Amino acid sequence: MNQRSSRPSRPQRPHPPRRRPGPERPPVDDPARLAALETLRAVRQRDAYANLVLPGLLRERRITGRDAALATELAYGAARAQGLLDAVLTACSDRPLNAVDGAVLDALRLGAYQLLRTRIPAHAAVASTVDLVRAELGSGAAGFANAVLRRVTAQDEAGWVDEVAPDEETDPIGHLAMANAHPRWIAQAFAEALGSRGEPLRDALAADDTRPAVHLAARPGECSADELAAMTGGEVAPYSPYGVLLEPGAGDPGDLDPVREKLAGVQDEGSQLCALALTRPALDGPDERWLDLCAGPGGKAVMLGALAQLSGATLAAVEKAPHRAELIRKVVGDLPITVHVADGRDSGLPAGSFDRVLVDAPCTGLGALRRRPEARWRRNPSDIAPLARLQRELLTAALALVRPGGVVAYVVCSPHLSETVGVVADVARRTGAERLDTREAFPAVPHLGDGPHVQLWPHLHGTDAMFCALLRRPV
Ligand SMILES: C[S@@+](CC[C@H](N)C(=O)[O-])C[C@H]1O[C@@H](n2cnc3c(N)ncnc32)[C@H](O)[C@@H]1O
Repeated sequence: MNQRSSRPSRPQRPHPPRRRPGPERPPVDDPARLAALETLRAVRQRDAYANLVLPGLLRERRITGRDAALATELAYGAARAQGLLDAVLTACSDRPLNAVDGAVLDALRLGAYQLLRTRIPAHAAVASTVDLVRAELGSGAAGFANAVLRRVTAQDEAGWVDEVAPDEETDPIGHLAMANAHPRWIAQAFAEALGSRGEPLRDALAADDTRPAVHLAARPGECSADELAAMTGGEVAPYSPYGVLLEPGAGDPGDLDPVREKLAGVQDEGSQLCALALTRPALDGPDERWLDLCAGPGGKAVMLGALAQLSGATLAAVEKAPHRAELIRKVVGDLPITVHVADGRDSGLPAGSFDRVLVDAPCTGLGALRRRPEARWRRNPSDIAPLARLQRELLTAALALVRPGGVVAYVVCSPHLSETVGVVADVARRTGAERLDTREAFPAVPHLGDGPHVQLWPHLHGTDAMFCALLRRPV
């Protein structure tokens, strides 16, 4: 990283402690930025999820319309871009960021995001951020924030990437990771799954660095995708027969009538396709008993339950966490679904008693980083091994629960090879399960590679990076 030649002058004393707003510092009248700032603070202080905190703040404070859109853009954008913003702020600050008061750092991230990734004029981005700092923390902290942010205004995002990112020639993955605000190890995992460090990786990281459309799934038998699109003003999805896409920022989808009336649910199109894939392979013999072994909070279970109802089958839904099992119960309504609170590895359900089994296993979620703004900075490589072990155990259990000739779908929302092909290859070898050509269960979906498994991608399919492998238990 290059060092800049001149920097804000070093303060004479340590950073001032936090102070409450006094009469001389009236609270600022900037509800959007204040809500974004408080969201970033909750993410940093309490490990909160930005996409749970912010909607609550907007509701509570009745922030709507343009202010709500601005708050959302700033909070989610700054949380998503944190690594890039911190690299730039480090280059603009006279002290390491871990020596900066956390509340000031939140504001600096908010300010830097506006400067680098929005069209907000630089003077407005700096002044509004400095006002927030002054109102809460006083003039010493405001002076520091002002000096740092003025340094950030020296160049645009591309200029800063050139300065703070690893060299493109010697470390292309590190460079792309920084340019697209991903930790390097995640960019490396994407590169390995794509078999590329070039354009496909650039496209994948860039697509993963944007806000996704909201995807809805019409409940089979209740409502068609065309009807749902007409009711919501959305667009029929390209691949799922039940999918509808809404513009990013189209408001809280939970408020939509069809969602409230359980005619539809919020579900990524890739997730819909993976649930449907379980139902596609032909079976010899009965096809009446289906199982979802990791079912909470119930997105795929509802889709499978509705399809089971149409075909005269039933669905057992197993979930280990009682509160997540409760979420399934809330959404199943009168569908033929029985919920079991149990560990899928030892569920107590009879061996060989199901015709189709879905294992939508717990995973790192590296395939859904677009939807969870801060998640990429929270995960770390040591998360992988214990999850891969659990995934292997759950898939092995599923292959014991399905009858000979029955089908298992192994699904994770991650492209990490240790969670995807690594798990499937290992379990197939140990159990003798047959790997089916999963691409056949994704009709009309392009760019599915050489198979036999399916890896979806945001840049190729507009979906989360879901992985699906279909296996058949030998007769
Ligand atoms: C990826 S989520 C499933 C998402 C769900 N299929 C849907 O579409 O809404 C994985 C789920 O597995 C549950 N889980 C974790 N360990 C489990 C285990 N040993 N047995 C069963 N469920 C487990 C988690 O609590 C979580 O709800």
